[in-house]
Amino acid sequence: MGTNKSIILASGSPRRAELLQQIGVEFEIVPANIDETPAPNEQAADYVQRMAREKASAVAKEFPSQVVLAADTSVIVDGEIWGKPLDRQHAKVMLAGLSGRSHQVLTALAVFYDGDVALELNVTDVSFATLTAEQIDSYVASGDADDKAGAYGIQGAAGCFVKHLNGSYSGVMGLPLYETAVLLGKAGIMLEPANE
Ligand SMILES: Cc1cn([C@H]2C[C@H](O)[C@@H](COP(=O)(O)OP(=O)(O)OP(=O)(O)O)O2)c(=O)[nH]c1=O
Repeated sequence: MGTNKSIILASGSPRRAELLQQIGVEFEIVPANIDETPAPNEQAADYVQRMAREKASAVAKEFPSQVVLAADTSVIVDGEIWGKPLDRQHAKVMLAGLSGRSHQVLTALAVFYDGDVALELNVTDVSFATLTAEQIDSYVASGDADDKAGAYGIQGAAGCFVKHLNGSYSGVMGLPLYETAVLLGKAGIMLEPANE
């Protein structure tokens, strides 16, 4: 697949870049730096959409004539918003909290184009196996939990913690590809079959 125009990915996440590349979109990376603190009593879906919109908006201000895409991923447990772990001890607490039960992963997308903004939200239910303390300790020691919402990356060793998923694998990884194509289509970026 290929596109007719290059966009800006307002993200420092290597996973998002990898996923966008997977569907043949041409892009440049300009990470956004925003305050990611949830507002008091902010609902999870509102929070991730606000974050995605603020990331895209911050970069769109610098590049007003470009199409700018941003995303935000949070893990939701009983309505609580879990972002990235603060440290490795926190990562262990998070994984113990996910063990043997299901949670939701919310990824919001925002695209700024022609002075307009469009949003999409992906909600995926993920069911975790019961994890032993040894599994949690060795996974956290590997460093893979450090920079990921909910302290796990489905695309790495934690893939074997996931018993069942209902929704979008790419959404859990940080960039739901179906919704990305829908949004880019709204912004006039059509995904085309590659002619290589
Ligand atoms: C749940 C889960 C999250 N993640 C990652 C995706 C995101 O990079 C990260 C969630 O943090 P985000 O705050 O959404 O994104 P980010 O800070 O990494 O990047 P940016 O704001 O610049 O776009 O967790 C995985 O890679 N795999 C998973 O299974």
